[in-house]
Amino acid sequence: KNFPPGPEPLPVFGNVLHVRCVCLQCLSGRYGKVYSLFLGWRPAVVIHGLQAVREALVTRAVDFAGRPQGMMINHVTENKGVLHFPVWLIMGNYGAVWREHRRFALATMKNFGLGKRSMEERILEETTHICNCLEKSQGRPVDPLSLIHSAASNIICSVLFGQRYDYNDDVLAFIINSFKENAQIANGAWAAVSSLGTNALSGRRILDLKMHTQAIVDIYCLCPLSLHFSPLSHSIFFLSVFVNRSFPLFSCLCLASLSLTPSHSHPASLFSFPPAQCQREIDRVLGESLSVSFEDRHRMPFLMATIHETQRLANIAPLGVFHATTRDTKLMGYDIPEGTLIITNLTSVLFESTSWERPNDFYPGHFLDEDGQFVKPDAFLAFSAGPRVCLGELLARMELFLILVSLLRRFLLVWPEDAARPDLTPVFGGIQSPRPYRVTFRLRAKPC
Ligand code: HEM
Repeated sequence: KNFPPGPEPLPVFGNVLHVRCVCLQCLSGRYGKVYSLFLGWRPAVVIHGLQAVREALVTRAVDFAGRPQGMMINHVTENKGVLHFPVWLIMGNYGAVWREHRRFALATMKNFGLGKRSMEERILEETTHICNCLEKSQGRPVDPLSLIHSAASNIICSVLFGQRYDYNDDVLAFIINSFKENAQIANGAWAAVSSLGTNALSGRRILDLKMHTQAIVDIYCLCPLSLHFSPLSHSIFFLSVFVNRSFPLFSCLCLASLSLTPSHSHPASLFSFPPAQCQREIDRVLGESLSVSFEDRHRMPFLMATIHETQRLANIAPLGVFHATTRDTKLMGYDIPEGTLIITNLTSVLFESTSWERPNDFYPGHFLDEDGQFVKPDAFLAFSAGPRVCLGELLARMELFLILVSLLRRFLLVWPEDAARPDLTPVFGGIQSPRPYRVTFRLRAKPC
């Protein structure tokens, strides 16, 4: 009674074919800002636009802070085993156990140096390796995706194990490939169908997933450095969560380098933004100083605006992570029972025409006030909001800033003449990433 309206579901599959941003957008046009879908047998409510999403995540925060149970991830881990801790953190239902895990995770991240100079130093050290590697490319076009992915994973390895790996090292390649495969499984058809509750389909891939994770943990149990961390579960947690979560981060960095590469074949919206403006700001603020610090962001409003605009357009977590209601509640006048699966359509907020002057353009001005100072509009929900807001936000923001400043300070990014026109259509998935591309990193005339 008084449940949000929605399209007619198909038998067994429900409305699962509608779960694509474009379809969700159309359905919102027909049914409004809050409507219902059936994912198989499971009723779900989709929330569109800033007003409705904020009412759910911020005003009625606790009511909407649950996670749906019985999804693929619960099946993979059977709520035990090595993934128990990270799974509890991300997929655990709202309550005392989740709160305890989240507190522990935040405290551990602090102990590992997050928010302190030591974390900055690790990020900057890795950035030196990225720059050296790009210098060796000597102006030949390179695929930045794998490089950035290795670097983001390496930062976590250096936190966990006190050592980084060469970009050609088999261990690093193994970690990255395993998590890439895991992400593919999690984003793939099996996960969608499994989430419907029809767990009968191939258990084989899931077994692979478990074995991969176990193998990674085994490798690190053998690594004497990992013994420095007690209990070992800290390392396992951070390996599983951080490396997995570096996917969105690396997607964003790749898209940033793509957006910052001028080319005569770029679409007009990108071309209208001069990347040289970022470089002028960086040069002015840093001058002759040897390195950059996260504090410098306060003096680089244009670069900060550029990073945020990249994140907005990159829209790497288009539907966030699914939530669930923790008790019977209301939203925009509708009644929503306890345990209902909630899909927060973050795309609809990041591209809403009432919140953004030029929603479909790359326009850093969205994050600048009349005096050119950096401002963050309420509609910037790339990390979501409320009690389940992204736990890695600070780390992600530090990495984005420090790596981008270091790259732009040293290199001009040039779109290869023989390359096709940039394709900004993302590869759709739970986490969206840019299509593979190549860029030439040319040393600037006067590198600092
Ligand atoms: C640009 C990079 C990133 C973006 C855009 C991003 C975005 C998000 C989003 C949208 C959510 C869902 C929040 C919700 O349920 O409402 C989330 C959750 C989460 N993120 Fe991130 N994330 C990023 C990087 C990271 C990194 C580097 C970490 C590593 C620590 C991380 C750890 C987590 C965790 C643990 C959660 C679950 C929090 C909970 O359920 O309590 N994220 N993230």
